[in-house]
Amino acid sequence: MQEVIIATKNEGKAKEFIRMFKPLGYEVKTLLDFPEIQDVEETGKTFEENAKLKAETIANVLGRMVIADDSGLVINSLDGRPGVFSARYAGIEKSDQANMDKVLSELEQIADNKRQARFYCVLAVAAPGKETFTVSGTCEGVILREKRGSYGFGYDPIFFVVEMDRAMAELKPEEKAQISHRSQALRKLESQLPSLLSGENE
Ligand SMILES: O=c1[nH]c(=O)c2ncn([C@@H]3O[C@H](COP(=O)(O)OP(=O)(O)OP(=O)(O)O)[C@@H](O)[C@H]3O)c2[nH]1
Ligand SMILES: [Mg+2]
Repeated sequence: MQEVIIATKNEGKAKEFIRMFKPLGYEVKTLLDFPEIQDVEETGKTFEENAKLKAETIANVLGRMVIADDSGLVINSLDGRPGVFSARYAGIEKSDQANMDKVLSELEQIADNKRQARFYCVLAVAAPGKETFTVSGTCEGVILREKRGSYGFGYDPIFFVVEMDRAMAELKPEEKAQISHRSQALRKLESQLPSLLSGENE
């Protein structure tokens, strides 16, 4: 099987990419398979900037094409927060539980009809000597008042997916893979994968 490198250290994302790429005929490797590679500092102001930064840095380290994912939760009544700070919203230790608790408490006084939010995902494709490009995907939802479900990662238990009428963490992995921001973005890349990977080893 041809190999695709996803420049992420996030286990939840890694599992989703492995699942999404398998039916396309690709085997996914992530930075969890390259523990010696250091974290890339996410200094960008936008998802696009951070996705490019991660993809370009790792493409140069490995000398081959990589895809990076920068994603997060955007909440209308919080002026777009947590946004690019989603992973570390409640602190650098990146605790999903602490992040969700912070959002729930910030939205405590916010009425049910003002709790709209969306997940946003940018995938950046970078290769040494080539122009980096990005695709993006979104998933619309509403922030719940308590956690529901146990699938997924991050903010999934407090994100109600309008389209599915369930919390994201109540969706089985194969259901999330149908509708997620990450799968919407990947769909825009799918047809280009063979030509992007031609010339790559293995
Ligand atoms: O409930 C969720 N379902 C999702 O599907 C999802 N996708 C992203 N997120 C949140 O946004 C952060 C990304 O930040 P991020 O792109 O910087 O990734 P990260 O730092 O976790 O790993 P890396 O890919 O940078 O190595 C994550 O940690 C999560 O908090 C999600 N939450
Ligand atoms: Mg990150």
